Amino acid sequence: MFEKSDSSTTELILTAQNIAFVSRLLPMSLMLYSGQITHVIGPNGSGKSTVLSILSGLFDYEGRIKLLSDDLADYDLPSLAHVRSYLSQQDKPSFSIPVFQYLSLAVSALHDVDMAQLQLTLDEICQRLDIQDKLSRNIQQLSGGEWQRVRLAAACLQVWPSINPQAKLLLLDEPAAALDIGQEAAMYQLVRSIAMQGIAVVMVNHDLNRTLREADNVVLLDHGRCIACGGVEQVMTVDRLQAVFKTGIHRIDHQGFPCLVFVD
Ligand SMILES: Nc1ncnc2c1ncn2[C@@H]1O[C@H](COP(=O)(O)OP(=O)(O)OP(=O)(O)O)[C@@H](O)[C@H]1O
Repeated sequence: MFEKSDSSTTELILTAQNIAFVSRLLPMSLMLYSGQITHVIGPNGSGKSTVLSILSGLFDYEGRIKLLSDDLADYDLPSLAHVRSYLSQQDKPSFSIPVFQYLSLAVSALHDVDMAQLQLTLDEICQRLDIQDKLSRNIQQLSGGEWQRVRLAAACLQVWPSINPQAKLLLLDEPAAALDIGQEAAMYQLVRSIAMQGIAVVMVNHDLNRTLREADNVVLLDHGRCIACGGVEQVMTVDRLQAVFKTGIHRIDHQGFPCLVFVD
């Protein structure tokens, strides 16, 4: 379980108790608070995407999840779309539409959207992710990294508080996949910015150095089992990471920041 932060405005968003999925995830529990960024880390096949898909409310699971004051299983799809957005790991869809139309789908379930505010938010997100010049391009004509940024823009738009005041939770499965290092940095800044507006963020991540720097809380999985969860320093000890990832790791300080060096 995670510790609540000191902020008096921190709100409990989600409580998961003994969530599990047959042969993929053993029972584990976690709590998510507004404004906090939780990274889910672990080797390939350890259950990271399974956790995110369970939290999305789109898949069956064992255990109990309370989202705000209601059971996650009691939400219908339109209500879920107001409260959380979910960037899954996926390839391009088979349909063919321009980027601006794809982005408009992200807010299609929202009611009474202020169009002027929507335009401002769209401009800001597109500028941050450098996709302003892609809006009229067909989604089938984007590179892998461009498509990932468009999908990320859609996920953030759906839960951007100024256009969706009910938004609480952003779930991102490997948002850095296919991004170059500059775009990756922009993605982390965007994620921090949305968290600072009160959204609880959960993201699957493979870059342990980014997790060390960017996460407030960490869930470490191995073979479907939650090995540890809590604050970054508490979870990401060198001994534990070496045992789970089965590779040599040194921790050094670089200009005052901790840094993991992989030595095998
Ligand atoms: N659709 C599926 N049907 C059956 N087993 C699955 C399915 N999807 C994943 N699994 C299995 O469930 C386990 C957890 O998979 P999951 O995708 O959650 O892992 P992950 O940690 O996200 O992996 P990666 O880092 O490779 O993306 C793995 O053993 C995987 O083989």
